[in-house]
Amino acid sequence: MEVDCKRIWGNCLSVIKDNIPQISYQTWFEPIVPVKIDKDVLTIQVPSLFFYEYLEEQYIDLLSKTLRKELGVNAKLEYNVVMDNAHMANQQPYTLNFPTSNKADLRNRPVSVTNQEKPDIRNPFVIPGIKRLNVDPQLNGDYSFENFVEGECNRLARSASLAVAKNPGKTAFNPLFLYGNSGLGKTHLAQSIGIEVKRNMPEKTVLYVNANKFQTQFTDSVRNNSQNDFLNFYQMIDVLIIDDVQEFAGKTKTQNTFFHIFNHLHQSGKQLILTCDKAPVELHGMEDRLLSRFKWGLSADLQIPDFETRVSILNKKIYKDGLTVPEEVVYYIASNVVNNVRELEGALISLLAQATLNKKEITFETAKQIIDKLVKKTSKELSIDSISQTVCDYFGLELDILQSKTRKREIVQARQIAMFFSKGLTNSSLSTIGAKIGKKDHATVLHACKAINNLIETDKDFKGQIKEIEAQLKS
Ligand SMILES: Nc1ncnc2c1ncn2[C@@H]1O[C@H](COP(=O)(O)OP(=O)(O)OP(=O)(O)O)[C@@H](O)[C@H]1O
Repeated sequence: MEVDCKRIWGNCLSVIKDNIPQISYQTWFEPIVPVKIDKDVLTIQVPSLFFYEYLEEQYIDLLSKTLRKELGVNAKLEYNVVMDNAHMANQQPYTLNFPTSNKADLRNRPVSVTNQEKPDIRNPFVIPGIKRLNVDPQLNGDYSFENFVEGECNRLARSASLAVAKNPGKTAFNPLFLYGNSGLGKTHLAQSIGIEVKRNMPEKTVLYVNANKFQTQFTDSVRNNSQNDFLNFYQMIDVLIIDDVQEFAGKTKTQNTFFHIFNHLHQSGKQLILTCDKAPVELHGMEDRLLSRFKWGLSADLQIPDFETRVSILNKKIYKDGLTVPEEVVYYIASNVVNNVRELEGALISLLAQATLNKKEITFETAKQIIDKLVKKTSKELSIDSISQTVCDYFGLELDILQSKTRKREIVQARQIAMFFSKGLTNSSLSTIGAKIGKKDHATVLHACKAINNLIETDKDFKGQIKEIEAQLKS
């Protein structure tokens, strides 16, 4: 029987080898072990669930044809998936029912997962010398929930993050997609989840990784022919945090790999947390199947904090660092550095640094000088408000009219133009722009941008007006 299955699989392989590139053959077929043959059913053993998914997606037609040639029209294929012991420590071997692919010729291909000894997986985060895989979660202890100040700007994102941290993989927020402009606390919040999970459930494998690092590891694994290690590693994470997923844009192979990791983790009830500088709907260069998965759970945005929240953030930092800063100085910073929490913290740090260097007390006057210099650099940046004002001035409209519910054509168009320029000339997200211009949602802003682009292409006079407004904005 064993000889039979080896012979039959050997025959299949010789056909497969002639039909695919050598590197694909080595990667995807050489690691397969034929296990048994039972009438029309051939069982093969594959090293991971990803492997199985990949074969199903890429090679099912070829597998189907070759197997039918050997076993006749009723040929069926069964997969045994080998998992490592560390991962399976608390689980029973089980059989999974995967949805069969549309292209499937070989119906009802059961997949069984077998618990077998397997060497430790090589990856950059494993602490060496420990038998059970011990993954360094790459968390920064400062980014805890305790150090994160709650405000109107982050309420939904924070409470969803707390819910996820209490019950990773068990809430509807999977994936949890945190998005917003730079420096508004996405990384901090995502890391808070990891820290909380590790604190309450130390046995869980948590990993924070930046999308760029993921991409580099993936490329390295392709170069070193260790893709399986890479995949096995990521597929055993319980809580996976990927920061800045917009970095995957345009990187098809990385997206493809991440897609399989995502599917595997999601199907296994593991938690995914993604951060991004845009809402899923605004992400370009990303495969639709991945984008649709990003929307499966909850997308929550982080907005610019209001004055009170900015003051609380500064006070928290001052208290944590054991400093004393006069209240009026705190208020001055909070009133002048408004768009970015990182810049807010940066302003405080440079104030303290200058005071220490000059051996001077922090007074309102010294603070004002330093902050004014810092703010000057950014004051020329356009804001949604200044854009709205310029557009209204151009058309001779009152600024308030943009907020009204009127459907008058010229007002609707002025609103759309303000949205169009805000999208192009500021870093604000679509939802922030919508909220500020007429209390609209991100879809309305997206529609506005499309409408204006269409008009620019089709209407010469309109294009001229847009050019004039643009010149005024940039002057
Ligand atoms: N609500 C908050 N409470 C306390 N600190 C905050 C808050 N929001 C942001 N911060 C701090 O601001 C800094 C920038 O935050 P973070 O790095 O999380 O931003 P980000 O949105 O991930 O930015 P980027 O997209 O540029 O990576 C960090 O030091 C973080 O601790």
